[in-house]
Parts: sequence; structure tokens; C-alpha cells
Amino acid sequence: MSPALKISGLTAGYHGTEALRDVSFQLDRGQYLGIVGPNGSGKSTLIKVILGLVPARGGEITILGTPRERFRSWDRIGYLPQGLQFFNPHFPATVDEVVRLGRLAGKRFPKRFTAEDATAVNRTLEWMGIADIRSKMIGDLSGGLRQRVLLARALVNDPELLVMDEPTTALDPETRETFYQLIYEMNQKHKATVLLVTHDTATIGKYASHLLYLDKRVIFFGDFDAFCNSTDMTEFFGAHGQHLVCHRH
Ligand SMILES: Nc1ncnc2c1ncn2[C@@H]1O[C@H](COP(=O)(O)OP(=O)(O)OP(=O)(O)O)[C@@H](O)[C@H]1O
Repeated sequence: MSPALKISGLTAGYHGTEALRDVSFQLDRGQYLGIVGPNGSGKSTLIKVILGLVPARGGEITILGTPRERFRSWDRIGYLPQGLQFFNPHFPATVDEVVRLGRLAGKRFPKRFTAEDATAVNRTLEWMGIADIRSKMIGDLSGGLRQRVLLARALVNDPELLVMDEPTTALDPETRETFYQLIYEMNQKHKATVLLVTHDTATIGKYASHLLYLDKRVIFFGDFDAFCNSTDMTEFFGAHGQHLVCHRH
């Protein structure tokens, strides 16, 4: 089977700024990649270039076996953008309607809502534990519940690739843990490939199978054991920094 994602020699930037330099890595189906790195290290840019929201300057991207330029099956990808940045709290929609929108987004015209769509929406609402609030206006919910609704929207098409940019920043520690559990379940039970940008280095080792440490270029890419056993990484981060990522509680 083709890899979920293959990136070779990717470079990108904005006007005078270089954001990504010669980035290469490959993620196989079902792997869970944690993307970490300091502020401004290009993590969000990498996600946006993969999704075609920011143009690449050079290099190649293959998504689910198809070159990025020809990839059109966006319903196979679930995307949860950074924080709640694209969310307007006055958006006049119920929880149910927001999740339905995720279902309609992948369709061509005429965008009809079918019985199969209704089943997928119901199943996802149940799974996310938000079926009982389906008629509530999204603007009336707490940040944690709202984020869960947006995750439901990203998951309603049963995506093969789930892409998330710092999804837990607005959440309290308990809600954050529940959120990580839901994503982990998606990865383990549904075999979805996960790409998660996070500053939560102390938690990511518990869930992710692979780690990408980015600082415009790739400082490290590989599985967690390789990271934890790497003397290069001990030198780079210091033993304490390496341990913070490697302890798994
Ligand atoms: N729209 C933009 N226009 C111009 N420069 C940008 C834009 N977005 C990001 N940059 C710059 O590109 C570089 C990489 O930014 P990016 O947001 O990808 O980093 P990041 O690792 O996601 O950061 P953070 O951890 O703070 O979210 C930074 O120098 C940033 O200032």
C-alpha cells in the first residue's frame, strides 16, 4: 500500500521569510506523527503546505498515493485548524448542523444529505459523546465542547488522514486528556493516520508512534524509541530535554 504521506525536499516561505528548508519524511498508513518544535519553526506552515493552503517553493508531496497537485479527495482527510482561529462564535448553527457540514464538504453539486449521511452524523455524535447536545447552538458551548464538535466534524467522513494543528491549546488538562484519547482511538480502531502539531511534548510520547522535530529543517524524524536512544538527540536537547519527551505517563 502507498504511504499515507511522502514529502521530499520541501521548501516554503513567505515574502522574505524562509519557513521550511529541504524537509523530507514519509509516514505509512496507521502511523501517528507528533510534530514538535519551537515557535516559528514552520510546523503550521508544513500542515498548510500539505493541505494546499500555502504554496510550496520546491519539493514534492504525495498524499495517499497521489501527487499533491492532482489530489482532490479532500473528504478522505480530516482537518482541525489551530485553536479556534477560524471559528466565529456567532455562527448561527447547531451542533448537528456543524457536523453535517463536514459531511457535505466532500460532496459535489447537488449536495444532497442522504440517509447514509444521517447515519454517519449520528454515529459520530454518539462516539464523541455530544449526541445529547446536538440541538444546542455551537456559540453557547464551552471551549472544550466546541472543540469536540469541531473534531466530530473532522471525523464524520471517517478520514484516512487526520491533520490537527495544536487542537488542545484552549482545553483544561482533563478535557485535553479526553481529546487525546479520542484521537488515539481513531488511530488504533479506525487505523487513521494522524498528524498532530503540538507544544505538548510531555504528553505526545504517550500516544504518537513517530516524532518529527522541526526547526525549519528536520532535526529528528523517526519512531519514539529511535528518538529516545539517539545520542545525537541527547547532545541536541540535553538528557533532561530528551527525557521530558520520552517518559510516557
Ligand atoms: N502568513 C504569514 N505571512 C508571513 N510570515 C508568516 C506567515 N505565517 C507564518 N509566517 C512566518 O513563518 C515562520 C514559520 O511560522 P509557523 O507559523 O509555520 O511556525 P510554527 O512552528 O507553527 O509556530 P508556533 O509554534 O508559534 O505556532 C515564522 O517565522 C512566521 O513568522
